[in-house]
Amino acid sequence: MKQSILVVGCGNMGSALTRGLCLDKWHNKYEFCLYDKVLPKAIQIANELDLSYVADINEVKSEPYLIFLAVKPNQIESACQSLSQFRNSIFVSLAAGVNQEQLQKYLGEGRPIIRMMPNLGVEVGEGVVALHYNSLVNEENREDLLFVFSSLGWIFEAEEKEFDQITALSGSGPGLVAVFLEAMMDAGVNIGLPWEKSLKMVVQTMLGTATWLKKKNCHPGLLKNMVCSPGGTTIAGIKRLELSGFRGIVMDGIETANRRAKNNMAEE
Ligand SMILES: NC(=O)C1=CN([C@@H]2O[C@H](COP(=O)(O)OP(=O)(O)OC[C@H]3O[C@@H](n4cnc5c(N)ncnc54)[C@H](O)[C@@H]3O)[C@@H](O)[C@H]2O)C=CC1
Ligand SMILES: O=C(O)[C@@H]1CCC=N1
Repeated sequence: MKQSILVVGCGNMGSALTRGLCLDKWHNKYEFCLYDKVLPKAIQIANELDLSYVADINEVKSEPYLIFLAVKPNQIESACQSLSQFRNSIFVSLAAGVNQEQLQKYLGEGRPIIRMMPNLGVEVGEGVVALHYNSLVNEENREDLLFVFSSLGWIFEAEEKEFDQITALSGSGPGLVAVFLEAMMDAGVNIGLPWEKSLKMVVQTMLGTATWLKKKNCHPGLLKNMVCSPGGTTIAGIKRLELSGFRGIVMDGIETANRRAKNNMAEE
């Protein structure tokens, strides 16, 4: 019989993660089972990917190999309580700002727990995924899971104390980048381009820039210098951004997200 993977919470991240894993056909090796307390959400993803779902957690008969906890931080305690019957599963929590100690308290002693901080890129195999294992996840399982998780994008182990920073920079990152892209698209419309064409140009520009930087593995300042002709259009545009404090605003945005990650449970 196939081992199973239970996904608890089929919202934005639970569904992105499931789609990302299925893109690499992990549903051929593992039996996926989806659960959301709002049943239509589980049904929708299950139908889309041809997976199973349960309407009630008690319908899960055999102990899952892996349980993803993809619920909001303020929902995680009650979600954990509803899973107390699974004593041998490996739990993977995606919740921002919820640490290993809290997870152990909610799940009970003796559970192998992985804290994961993914981002939306996992849906297309281009995510950033930080992992922290507690001591009960054994070496064999770690090796197996690295193989599975690597389908999601760039995966790396991180210390727990880094998680709030990772949450702010790469976890929230796609949201901030999307705002920048939308502003670029609006800028195109403002100078006379139709939004569809503007958006296509902007997305491809972002993709090309990110791919260039990744491939060359160099500092973005070097790319910027290559695009800026002396006295040309690019440096004129950059000067205007700098006069408005563009870098400071971006840095402030990430710092604020970092602060929020530290108090995520308290303020929800
Ligand atoms: N959205 C994102 O880009 C990222 C989210 N995360 C983390 O992932 C987690 C989920 O976030 P989202 O998917 O954005 O939230 P969401 O609100 O879209 O999804 C949460 C889902 O969990 C369900 N749910 C709540 N309590 C439940 C329970 N006890 N049993 C079963 N289902 C339950 C809700 O009905 C909802 O569908 C959060 O903890 C968040 O911090 C981490 C990185 C990025
Ligand atoms: O906004 C949030 O709280 C979650 C965590 C990182 C991205 N989304």
